Amino acid sequence: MTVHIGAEPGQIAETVLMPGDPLRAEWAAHEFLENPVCVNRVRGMLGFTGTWKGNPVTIHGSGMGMPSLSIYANELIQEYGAKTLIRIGSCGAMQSHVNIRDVILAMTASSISTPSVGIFKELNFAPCANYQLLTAAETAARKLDAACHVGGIYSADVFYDERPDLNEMMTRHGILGVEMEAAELYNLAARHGARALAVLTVSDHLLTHEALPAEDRQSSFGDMVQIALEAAFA
Ligand SMILES: O=P(O)(O)O[C@H]1O[C@H](CO)[C@@H](O)[C@H]1O
Ligand SMILES: O=c1cc[nH]c(=O)[nH]1
Repeated sequence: MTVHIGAEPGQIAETVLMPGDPLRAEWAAHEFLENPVCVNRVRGMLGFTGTWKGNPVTIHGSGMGMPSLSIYANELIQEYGAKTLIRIGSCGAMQSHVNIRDVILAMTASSISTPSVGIFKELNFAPCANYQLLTAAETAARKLDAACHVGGIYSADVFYDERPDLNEMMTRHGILGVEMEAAELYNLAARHGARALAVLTVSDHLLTHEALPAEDRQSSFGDMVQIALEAAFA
């Protein structure tokens, strides 16, 4: 047990899928894993371990925002030995050619700041996905015939942004979508020698203002879960 995860040693797999939403973790575990067992309920941040095609997999919520993800990713990597961490998240589209329900594979994650800023100080570290996971995920997406985009995303610190100029700047520089966790996941993976990727589904559109309801964000993003699992074991 750690401060925030109640799993016993050995109950967390080396491969961990991380949605922000703990109820998405529950949905994905029951939809995709064989024999899912709940291994964490501390603070309602649900985690489940089961197998996928015989491979052990944990699906564990990260909560919203980089400070929350940082707590869980640190404990999963440093205390439980997680080696492959794939975020399965929702995001807002920032380009007109990206549509609702499309999948985005985050090659890089720009940010204003991350919880790692105290370590990097004056350095502008470039958080990026693990190349092997990224290419395997793209192959899996093509196999599924999913509408899939590969490129940079923006990991924001706030959902209710009072600075529309920042989003405009990201759009102008070709950033595909905005979410709130990937940059720190990539930082932590780099620091601890783990593999990381963010596979995202577009839940709303910053240019057209279309948006999916909460229930869809919780439990309808099957393609991204399938893509993440295929990539992890490619
Ligand atoms: O759907 P999840 O994975 O939580 O991801 C996105 O949704 C949340 C905001 O609604 C943030 O966590 C953002 O990154
Ligand atoms: O962080 C997020 C997630 C979905 N949509 C957004 O606009 N931002």
